[in-house]
Amino acid sequence: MTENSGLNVYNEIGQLKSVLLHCPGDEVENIVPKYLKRLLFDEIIYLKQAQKEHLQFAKLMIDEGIEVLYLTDLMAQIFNCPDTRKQFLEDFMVEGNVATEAVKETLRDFFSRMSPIDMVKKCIAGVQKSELAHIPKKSLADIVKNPYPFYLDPIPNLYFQRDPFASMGHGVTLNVMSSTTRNRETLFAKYLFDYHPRFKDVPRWYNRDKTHPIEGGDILILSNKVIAIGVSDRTDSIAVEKVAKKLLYSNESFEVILAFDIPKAREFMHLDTVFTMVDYDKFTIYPGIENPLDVYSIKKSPGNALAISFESDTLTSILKKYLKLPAINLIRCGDGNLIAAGREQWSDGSNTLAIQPGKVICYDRNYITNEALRKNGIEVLEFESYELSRGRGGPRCMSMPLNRKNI
Ligand SMILES: NC(=[NH2+])NCCC[C@H](N)C(=O)O
Repeated sequence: MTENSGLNVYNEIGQLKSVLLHCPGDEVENIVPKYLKRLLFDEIIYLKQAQKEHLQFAKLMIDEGIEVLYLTDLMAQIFNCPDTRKQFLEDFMVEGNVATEAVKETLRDFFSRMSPIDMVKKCIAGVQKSELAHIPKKSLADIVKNPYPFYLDPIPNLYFQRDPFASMGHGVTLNVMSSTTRNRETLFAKYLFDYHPRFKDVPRWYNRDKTHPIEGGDILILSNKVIAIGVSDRTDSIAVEKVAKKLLYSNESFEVILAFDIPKAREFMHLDTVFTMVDYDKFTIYPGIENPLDVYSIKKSPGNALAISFESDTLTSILKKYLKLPAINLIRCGDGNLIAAGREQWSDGSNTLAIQPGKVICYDRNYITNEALRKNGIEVLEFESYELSRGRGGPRCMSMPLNRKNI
């Protein structure tokens, strides 16, 4: 175990010490136009270039002394235990809707010939029907013609590591995803937190067996007292309240949850696609969500209850009040130009990853927003963004902080 064992995330901007990533692999080669929308993609991405960009992203962090971990490596370590590996595959097939015992039996045999790392990668990539030789025809479902090309669907959104779980303080939410295509991502997270020795005894603030969705892109740890959670296209208000109750009544330092009610639309799918923190008092924001933006505060109230109030003030005043700051600087995506804002937000111009206060990683394509950040005293590190951006997520969505310096 390293000094970075467990989780420690009490802010958005404190020096990033350890981060979890997934480099896109063969799963994105299993995206075809027919299933594009269901797989939550708008275009097909060129894997080789996407991987090149992802390496650049990881290298920027490694060069800053950040420990970069890969989900596939951690999962392979878990799979070194044959029982866990076996149990994972059973759960994975059930949740992947593998239809018949004959297919299951063939898949068990198929995976049994793989090393742990190859098995992890193959589970993520998906299994085309053409890859399995002969399936014994035992039940009707094995016999009737079915043109669907996969026995196991690909999981192409896994490179957005921000969403299936969320580090909050010393604990984690194991999320319920709002779309079926992303639900098996959280099975990886469950196994990680149930079985990896590095994450032993990490408390849970939400579990994947719940009914209401919440995704990590909606969760922003503004300080060790204040958390913002988007009520969004992906996150339900019921889930926000449940997480709030669990956290506020835990031993953690958090005192208030601010629920941001943002438009329920694909382009603003999570709070972090329209609003991220870049310094103690500076945020990027997509101007399209500012007016009106309803914010509700959730706090403890006597009798084990919650006090929920509408914050009838501007976002600046709300942030000033709760973060106890004399002033707040909202830096507009597209530098305030509506067309530039719309264009760059679509490629995650507001989705910055802070690696220390005032230092962020951004896609190079959002050059107007990046310049606006620099004009406001933020140091911006950039990397290429032709392909990764087509999945509709940026540097923040692609990373899950495991450990940040407290500030
Ligand atoms: N935290 C985020 N903004 N994640 C972006 C996820 C993008 C992904 N294609 C999806 O639709 O789910």
